[in-house]
Amino acid sequence: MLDIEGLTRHYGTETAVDGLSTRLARGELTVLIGRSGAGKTTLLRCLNGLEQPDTGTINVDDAPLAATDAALVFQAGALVDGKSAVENVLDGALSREPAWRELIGWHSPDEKRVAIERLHDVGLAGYADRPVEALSGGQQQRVGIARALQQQPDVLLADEPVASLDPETGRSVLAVLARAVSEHDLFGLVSLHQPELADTVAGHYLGMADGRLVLDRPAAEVDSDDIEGVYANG
Ligand SMILES: Nc1ncnc2c1ncn2[C@@H]1O[C@H](COP(=O)(O)OP(=O)(O)OP(=O)(O)O)[C@@H](O)[C@H]1O
Repeated sequence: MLDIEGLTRHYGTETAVDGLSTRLARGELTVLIGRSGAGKTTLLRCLNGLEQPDTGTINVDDAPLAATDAALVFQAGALVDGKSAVENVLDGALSREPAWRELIGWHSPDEKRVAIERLHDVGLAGYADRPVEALSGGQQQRVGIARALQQQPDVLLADEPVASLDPETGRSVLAVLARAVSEHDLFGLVSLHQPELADTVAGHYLGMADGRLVLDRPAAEVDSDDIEGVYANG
C-alpha cells in the first residue's frame, strides 16, 4: 500500500493540504476531485517531490517514497517540440542516463527498446518517429504517459491530464492511464475536473475541500450525490 499520513503543506498563511491521511492500493486508478484551490495539485507535487510537506509521511510498503519513484503526467503534455515521440519518451529515462548521452542524443539500445514498448502500451505503435507537434492533443497526452512510464515509476500521477481534450478523447486517455496502472501494477492518482469521464476506469475516489479529505471510498460505493457533495464543500 501507499500510505499518506498527516500530510500538511502551508504556503505562508495558506494551508493547501491540511493533515491529510489516506491509503492507495496498487494496480488501481484513484481519482482525485475537488474545487479549484482545494489542494489537489499540492498533494500531487508532494507525492513526486516537487514540494516538501511541512509535516507528514508518505510510505510505500512501510519505506519512505523516493521522489524518483513517482512520475507526473502534466496537464498539456509538456513535451519538447521538434523532437519525435520516441525521443520525448526517452527523456523519461534521463535521470538514469549520464547527461552526456542526452547532449549527443545517444540512448542505449535497451532504453530505446523500452521506449518503443511504452509507445505500444499507450496505443501509439508506429508513431515513434512522428514529431510530437504533428500529433493530436490526445496522442500527445499518450506520449506524456509513455514518458512517465519510461521513468519506471512505482507511482503514476497525473494532474488534470484531460483538461484540454474533448470528452471522448479524454475518456480514452484516462482508459490508457488506468490500463498502464493495472498492467504495471502501479499506484495511480489522477486529478480531474470532469470526474464523469473516469466513471468506467476509477477504482477509488478521493475528494478534497480546503486541503482536507471529504471523500475516500471505492468507486463502486460512490454515486453522483457523493461527487456533488465534494464540490458543495469548501
Ligand atoms: N506556490 C504557491 N504559493 C502560494 N500559494 C499556493 C501555491 N500553490 C498553491 N497555493 C495555494 O494553495 C491552495 C491549493 O492550491 P492547489 O493548486 O493545490 O489547488 P488545486 O485543487 O490543485 O486547484 P486547481 O483545481 O485550480 O488546480 C490554493 O489556495 C492556492 O492558492
